[in-house]
Amino acid sequence: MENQGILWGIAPIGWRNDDIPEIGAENTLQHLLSDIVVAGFQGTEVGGFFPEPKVLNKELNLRNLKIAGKWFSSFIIRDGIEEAAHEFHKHCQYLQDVHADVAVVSEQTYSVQGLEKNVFTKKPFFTDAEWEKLCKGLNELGKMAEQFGLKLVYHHHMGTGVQTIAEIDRLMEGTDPKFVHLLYDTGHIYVSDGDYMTLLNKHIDRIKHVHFKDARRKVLDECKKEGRSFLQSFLSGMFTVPGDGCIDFTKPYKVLLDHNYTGWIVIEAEQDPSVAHPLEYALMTRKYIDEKLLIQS
Ligand SMILES: O=C1C[C@@H](O)[C@H](O)[C@@H](O)C1=O
Ligand SMILES: [Co+2]
Repeated sequence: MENQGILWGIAPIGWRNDDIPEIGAENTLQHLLSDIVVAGFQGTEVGGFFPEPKVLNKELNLRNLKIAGKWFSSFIIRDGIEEAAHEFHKHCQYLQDVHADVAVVSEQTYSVQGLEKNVFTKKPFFTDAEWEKLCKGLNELGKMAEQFGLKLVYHHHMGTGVQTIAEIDRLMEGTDPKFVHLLYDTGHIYVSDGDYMTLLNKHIDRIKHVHFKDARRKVLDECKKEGRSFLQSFLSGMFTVPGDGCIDFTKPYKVLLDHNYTGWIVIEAEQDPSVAHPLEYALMTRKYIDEKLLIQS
């Protein structure tokens, strides 16, 4: 039985990927949205190739789909708070126009996410002064998001300065809980720290958005051994949809239910769409959700 407070979405990243725009370029917006309906999800996040709000809203309304949010790469440390706020204002306006709930923010200063560098050993680390600037800036952006009726949810991410549990702890301690919330991404924390429950249990009260991403242990070990970049790693199949990898989603889902989590759980699994058929994987994970998770609700 579906839990009424939880909305289930699936991200466009299985069809097209903003980090490598060439892959899946044949998948149009209409194709993606119709696949999402076929697979039984209620919405999605905005991909880089999505059109202006008026065009997008029409396609969404035709299919009774909603937008959860959209990724924002912040450069608070590199460019300063004022410049970041200027960019974020435009982002919030777009999100308000498409009736979204959250603004997904990830600080990309010094990030190796899109570079050809070993993502397992070459992540950046911020200095004390940089942490201070980042936290102050996020509080400002979070206040702005509130004014647009949105929640700023911070996305911890492989290859960035906010990747490990210790770094997420520091970010949570340094920011105002009224304005800065947390996005819990199972795949990123598992690949980073080898564990996905500690983060959830520790910061459940700050978590306002969830990405359910699975990982293939064997491929992950191989990527680490080979020293692959983030992009090479996901192209080799490090990530997959829930039900197909090594994460047991019944555990985080139970914690979310026990804490009366309300909001989105977005399935998100970047893979090469020419290898992993996006609709096939969306249907596979839908079956897993129905048979292993919703049974708990
Ligand atoms: O939420 C996400 C958005 C993507 O752009 C990112 O690279 C991916 O790994 C992710 O988790
Ligand atoms: Co994510």
